[in-house]
Amino acid sequence: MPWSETFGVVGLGRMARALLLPLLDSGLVERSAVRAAVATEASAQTLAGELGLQVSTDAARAWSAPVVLLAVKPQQIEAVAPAAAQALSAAAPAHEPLLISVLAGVPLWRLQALFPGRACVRAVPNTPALVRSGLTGLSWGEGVGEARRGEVRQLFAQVGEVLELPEPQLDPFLALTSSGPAFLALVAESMADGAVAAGLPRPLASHLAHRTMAGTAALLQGQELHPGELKDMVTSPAGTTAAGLRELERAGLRSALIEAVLAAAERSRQLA
Ligand SMILES: NC(=O)C1=CN([C@@H]2O[C@H](COP(=O)(O)OP(=O)(O)OC[C@H]3O[C@@H](n4cnc5c(N)ncnc54)[C@H](O)[C@@H]3O)[C@@H](O)[C@H]2O)C=CC1
Ligand SMILES: O=C(O)[C@@H]1CCC=N1
Repeated sequence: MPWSETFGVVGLGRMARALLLPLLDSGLVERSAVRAAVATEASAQTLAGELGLQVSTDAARAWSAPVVLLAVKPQQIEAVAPAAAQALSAAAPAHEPLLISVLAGVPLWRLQALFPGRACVRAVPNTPALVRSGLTGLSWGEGVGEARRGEVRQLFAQVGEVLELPEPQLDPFLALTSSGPAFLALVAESMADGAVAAGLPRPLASHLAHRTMAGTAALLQGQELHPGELKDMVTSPAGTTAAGLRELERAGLRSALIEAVLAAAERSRQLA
């Protein structure tokens, strides 16, 4: 059943679009229900044309919706708060107005302080949402009723798996799942570079790198394999994989990835 209320979106950048486009395609959110706000008139016009949505720089219009997805950069949060307050004072508050924030690192206590009068949910999505293979971590703020929780779960379930987590776990969750696609993209790009160096044409190398990643993930998940088991399945005595693994260990790949996830989690905590 489509979303019955207007749906505000404040900040229609890469993450908001990765969430919204599948929701529009699925029919859960109708185009006519969306009230989106962005920073500049030029991007409002471009996005309105591209997506067939009502997009403007008038944030108060977006904030007048009973449910608002907030997807500006964490550093832009202070700038958007006044329009949210104006919208609440201009109209009688809707039944349980709700703010869904996807801002990295910004904790519930800060959302609740900046957006009084709205129940808040902190959501950590990732860009594979665009192809409905996303992961979203959710933590509820004070006063989010069961009916609203059900709607939020349903919304994010359209784009992948939804997990409810204690708020302190959202920073490492974000480091692994939201920053993770960039880390894995670097691995895919580098492996394709290696195949090009070894003589494959670039388009074929890129295609094969992506298929290898997807197939490996499907195998790990489908067979519930420990990654070490999969590695051992592939590695023949005195074979090609052992030769490659030796180079990866020499270069410190494990340590580099551990430190990358730790650094991303720490940065998320700093953005608070
Ligand atoms: N990109 C990703 O993979 C993920 C992003 N996030 C979070 O999502 C949020 C958005 O990130 P991106 O989409 O990557 O950024 P982006 O830069 O692509 O989008 C930001 C959007 O905010 C709008 N904006 C800026 N100031 C505004 C204002 N005063 N009023 C209305 N709109 C305004 C911009 O016009 C733009 O549409 C960030 O807080 C980020 O931490 C969370 C998880 C993953
Ligand atoms: O890099 C960032 O800060 C955002 C949050 C997680 C993914 N992109």
